[in-house]
This record gives sequence, structure tokens and C-alpha cells, in this order.
Amino acid sequence: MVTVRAPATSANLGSGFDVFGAALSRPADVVTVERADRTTIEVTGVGAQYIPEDPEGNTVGAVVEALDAPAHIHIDKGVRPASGLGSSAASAAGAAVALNRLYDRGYSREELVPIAAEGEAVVSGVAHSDNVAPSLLGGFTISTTDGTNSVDARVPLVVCLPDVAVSTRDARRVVPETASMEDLVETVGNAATLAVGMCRSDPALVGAGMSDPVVTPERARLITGYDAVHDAALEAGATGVTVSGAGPALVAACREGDRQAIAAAMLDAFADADIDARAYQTRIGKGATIIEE
Ligand SMILES: Nc1ncnc2c1ncn2[C@@H]1O[C@H](COP(=O)(O)OP(=O)(O)OP(=O)(O)O)[C@@H](O)[C@H]1O
Ligand SMILES: N[C@@H](CCO)C(=O)O
Repeated sequence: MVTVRAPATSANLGSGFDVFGAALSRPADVVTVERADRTTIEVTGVGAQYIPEDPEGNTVGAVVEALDAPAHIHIDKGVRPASGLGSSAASAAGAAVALNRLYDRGYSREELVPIAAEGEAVVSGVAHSDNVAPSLLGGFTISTTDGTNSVDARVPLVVCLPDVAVSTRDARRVVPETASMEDLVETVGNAATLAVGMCRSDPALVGAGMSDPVVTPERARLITGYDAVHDAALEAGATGVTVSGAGPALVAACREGDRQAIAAAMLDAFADADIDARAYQTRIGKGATIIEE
């Protein structure tokens, strides 16, 4: 038996659509695997009722196939599904690390990225790696078709999750197919600024690089109260705010010591829009960890 804690993640970070990702110190899924002749999946925890236990529909099923590693798999969800916090990816990353160890497959964390990404194709139609990469490697990650680079950044974050669901599949439908040269130049500048900020663990630069004129404005429309919550976080001291992953969560970059005020301001703004929400005072953290074997 092997048990792995796999962290939630925030993909895109505004300017890095389908490329940037960050591991969050909390929340996390806990995945336990035991050898079996036939794969069975049991899901408990937050939002478990919305997650298929059939291996065909669960992200961990694709990981079992890719590693040829049948098992009884228990997923204790700490990351709510359809949250924008890489819920589907956390389970896939946790299963990849656990099954790799259980069956002694010997893959490196980097080699597990495309394997875990197969799970993402099951739910969103695209094997994007920007959530599984940080959940496996930790830190800030840059994923391209050539592979993933990671930086062990230390940046405090607040994540605010409203009590509504947005599926990645739906949120991908609103992504514009073209961008103007002006928007492209702005996005490249912001992405480069954010990446430098991560290398320096500088919350001001990370926040400054989070805005994106192409994808985020379209997705923000799917989130009731987005503008008010965004502005409230900035007024409370956030250095930058954007949609986390495909939403509906928002992620705010902050300086140490400001997280509590920012979390409270975001919750108040959602409450003013009649939306229940919860806030996580978190930070960029480590990747999936084996906690028992
Ligand atoms: N192990 C799993 N954990 C969570 N969701 C799963 C899992 N397996 C399948 N799903 C399905 O995936 C969908 C949620 O994935 P989706 O990508 O939409 O959300 P997310 O992972 O929270 O968000 P994001 O990728 O934007 O950060 C739900 O329909 C859920 O039933
Ligand atoms: N990059 C993906 C991440 C989903 O979490 C998207 O934004 O659609």
C-alpha cells in the first residue's frame, strides 16, 4: 500500500495560459493505492458525489492504463472538483506517484508529467500539463510541448473559491481563437515579468505579471462578482489577482502578512454578491509527497 498527498494547483496565473502553474501548500488530495487484479476506485471527501468511480471517467483511470498498474485506489478529495484549483490533476498526480512506487516503475517526476496529463484529457478533452506538472514537481512550473521547467518559488497567495462550479471543458469554449498584436505584446511582457518574479520570489513582480488581456476577461464573465472581488483584493494589498485555472476560484499574489486581510476582503465582496465562498491562505508549496508505504 502507498499513500500520497498531492497538492492543489493554480494554472495559467493570468498571462501564462496553458503554460504556467503553481503548487499550493493547501488544499490537497490524498490518494492510497493497493495492488489488485482489477482496478476499482473509491472517492470520499469534498465533492465526492460529483466524481465518477468508474475508471473510464476518473482521471486516475487513465494513469492506471498508462502505467499498466491495476490497483484498488482510494481518493480522499481535499480539492473540490470544478474549482479551478486543479482538482482532477491532483488525483492524477497523486495516483501517478503512488502507482509508480507501488509497481516500482522507476519513472522520474518529470517523466510522470505526460502520464498524469492523460487524466486531464479524460475530463477536459485536452492533455494539458499546467496543473499536473506543479502537483508533481512543486513550485512554479512552465510547461511546453518540450517538457516542464520548475522554480522553487516562495510566494504567499490567497485563493478564494466561490460556491459555484465552472467546468474546464465549458471555460475552454470561451477562450478567444485570435489575439491582436497589441494584446500579444502585452501578454508576453506580463508573462516574462511574472517568470522573473517567481525566480526572485518577489510578490510585487509576480502580481504585476498576472494580468492578461485575452483569456481572463472572457472567463471572468462566467464568475458572478468577479470584478468586485478582484478590486477588493487589490485594495486590501494584493499585488495581483486573476482567475485560477479555468475558474471559478480567484488567486491573489500577496506580501507576507497581508493574506488575512486579503482573504477577508475577497469573502466580503463575494458575500455582497450573495455568493458563499471559502478562502485559503496558502503559498507556493511542494509537490506530491509519499506519506505512507
Ligand atoms: N479524480 C478526480 N478528481 C476531481 N474531478 C474528477 C476526477 N476524475 C474525474 N473528475 C471530473 O473532472 C471534472 C472536474 O475537473 P475540471 O478540470 O473541470 O476542474 P478542476 O480540476 O477543479 O479545475 P481546473 O483544471 O480548472 O483547475 C468533474 O466533472 C469531475 O467529475
Ligand atoms: N490551462 C487550463 C487549466 C485548467 O485548469 C485552462 O485554463 O483551461
